[in-house]
Amino acid sequence: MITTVQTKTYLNYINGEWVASISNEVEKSLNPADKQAIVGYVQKSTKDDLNLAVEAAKKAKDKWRKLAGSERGEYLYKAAQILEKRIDEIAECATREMGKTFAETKGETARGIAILKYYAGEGMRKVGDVIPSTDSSALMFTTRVPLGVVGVITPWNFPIAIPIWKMAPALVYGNTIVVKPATETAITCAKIMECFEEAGFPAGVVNMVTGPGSVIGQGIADHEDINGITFTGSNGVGKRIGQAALARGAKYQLEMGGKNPVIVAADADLNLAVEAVITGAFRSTGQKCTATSRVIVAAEVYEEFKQLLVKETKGISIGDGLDSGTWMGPCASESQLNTVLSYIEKGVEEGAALLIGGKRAEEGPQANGFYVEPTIFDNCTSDMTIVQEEIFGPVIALLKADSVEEALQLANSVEYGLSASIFTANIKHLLSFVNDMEAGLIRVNAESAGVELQAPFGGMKNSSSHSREQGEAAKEFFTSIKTVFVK
Ligand SMILES: NC(=O)C1=CN([C@@H]2O[C@H](COP(=O)(O)OP(=O)(O)OC[C@H]3O[C@@H](n4cnc5c(N)ncnc54)[C@H](O)[C@@H]3O)[C@@H](O)[C@H]2O)C=CC1
Ligand SMILES: O=C(O)CCC(=O)C(=O)O
Repeated sequence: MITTVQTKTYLNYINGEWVASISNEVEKSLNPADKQAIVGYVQKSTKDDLNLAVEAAKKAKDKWRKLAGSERGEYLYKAAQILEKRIDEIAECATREMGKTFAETKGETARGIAILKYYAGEGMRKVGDVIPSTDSSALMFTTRVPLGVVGVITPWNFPIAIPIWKMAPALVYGNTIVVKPATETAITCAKIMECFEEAGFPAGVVNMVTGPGSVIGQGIADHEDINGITFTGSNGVGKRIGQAALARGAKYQLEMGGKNPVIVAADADLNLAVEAVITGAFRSTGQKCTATSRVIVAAEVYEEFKQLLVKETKGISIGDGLDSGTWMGPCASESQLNTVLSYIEKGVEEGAALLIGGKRAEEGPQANGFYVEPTIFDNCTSDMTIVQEEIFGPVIALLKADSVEEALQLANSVEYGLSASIFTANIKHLLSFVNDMEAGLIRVNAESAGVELQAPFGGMKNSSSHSREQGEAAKEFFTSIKTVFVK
C-alpha cells in the first residue's frame, strides 16, 4: 500500500521532546527519483543542540541502567509493535528519501522490527559467567555494565536497519543514546524516533540530532560525555572518528567499506551464480557495503558466465522505487551518482572494456532523477581503480582466473575484507575458501550480501575496527566486563 508522505519540517528529538535547532536553519531531504520532489526538511543543528542531547542522555543514564534488562526489553518490544503498524508508511518514506525499491525498504523495515524483538529478548539473557577461583572459599564471576552515553552515527544506505541494529542493543544493555542519521535519510530516522516516543521510553534515553556530519558527527566523536561511538559509513570518516575517540579514551566501533568478491569456480551452477551476482551487485543500486563488486570467474566457464550475466542484466528495469515494475532505483544522491559515473570513466580510461551500461539513465522521467545503468566491465586486472576501490554503485568488474588458488589470491588482493562468496560444489575448494578468504562474512553458493540479525557482522582489514555488530556479538561493544571476586 502506498500512502502519501507529507512535506513537512521534522524536528530534533531531545529529552523526550521535539525541538527545533537553535540555528533556526533546516536542510532539504530530496527524492533521488525526482530531484524536484522534496520529501521534507530536517534541522541543521549546531554543537549547542548536540550538547543539549548529550546532557539529557547523561542525566537519564543512571535510572535507565538500573532498570531490569527485561524492563528495558519491554520498551523495545513496544517500539517493534508500533513500527509494525507503520511499516508501509516508514518503508515508503525510506524509498522516497534514498531511492531503493519499496519491496526492499519494506523488507528492511520488517528486519528492523525483528531486530527490536530479538534485542527485547536479550534483556532476559545471561550477562556473565562464574569462573572458578584458585581460592576455594571465594566466588568469582563476571558481570557486564553499560558504557553510559552512546553516540550512533549512521549512513543513508540502510536507513532503518542500521540505526535500529545499533540503537536496540545499546539500549537493552543499559546505555542511553544520541543518534545522528545521514541527512539524506534523516526523516526516516525521525519516524523511527516517533515509534520510540510512542513506546514510552523515559525522557533522555533516546535522542536524535540531525545536521552536518562535520559538525554533529564530529561533535559526537569529540564529546567528552559520550562514552562509546558506533559508526557505519565511509572509510575516511570512520578513521577520523576512531582517532578522535581513541584520543579521548572513548570506545568505538566502525563498519566501513567493502570490495566484495564472488568466485565462480569451473564446476559452479552458473545460473545460480548469475542470479546471485545480479542481486548482490545491483539490488539497492549497489549501495551496500556487502554488495558484489568483483566477480572472479574460472577461465573454463568465463565466456558462458559472461553471456548469461549480460543477458540477465539487460532485463533489469530502472525507475522510481515506488513503481511496482521497478527492479532497481536511482543512486541515493547526485553526489553518489557522480561518484559512480567518475569510477566508470576511470574504468574505461584504465583499459577495462564496457560490456553493458556505463551511462547515466536519462530516458523520460529518469532525466529528473539520479539514475545510472547497471554496468559490467570485462578485461579487468587487479591493479585497476575499479577493482580496488569501493564504488558503492551498480558496477561489476569481471576478472578471469586459471585456478581457484589464483581466484582466492585475487579475491584477497584488496584493502577490504567484509564479505565474499564462492560458487562451487567442490568440498576442497569451498574449504580452502572458508579458511583462506580474508573476510568477516563468508558465503558459499549464495550472494555476497545477506546479513542475518542474530549472527555477528563485521569485516577484516580496512572494512571495520575489527569488532562485530549484531546478534550476541553486540554485547561486546555496548558493555564493559567487570570481574568480581567475593570472599
Ligand atoms: N559501509 C557502508 O555501509 C557505507 C559506505 N559508504 C561509503 O562512503 C561513501 C560516501 O558516502 P557518505 O554518505 O558521504 O558517507 P559518510 O561516511 O560521509 O557518512 C556516514 C555518516 O557519517 C557522518 N559524517 C560525515 N562526516 C563526518 C565527520 N567528519 N565526523 C563524523 N561523522 C561524519 C554523515 O553525516 C553520516 O551520518 C560512499 O560512496 C560509500 O563508498 C557510505 C555509506 C555507508
Ligand atoms: O547487507 C546488509 O544487509 C548490510 C549491509 C551494510 O551493513 C551496509 O551496507 O552498510
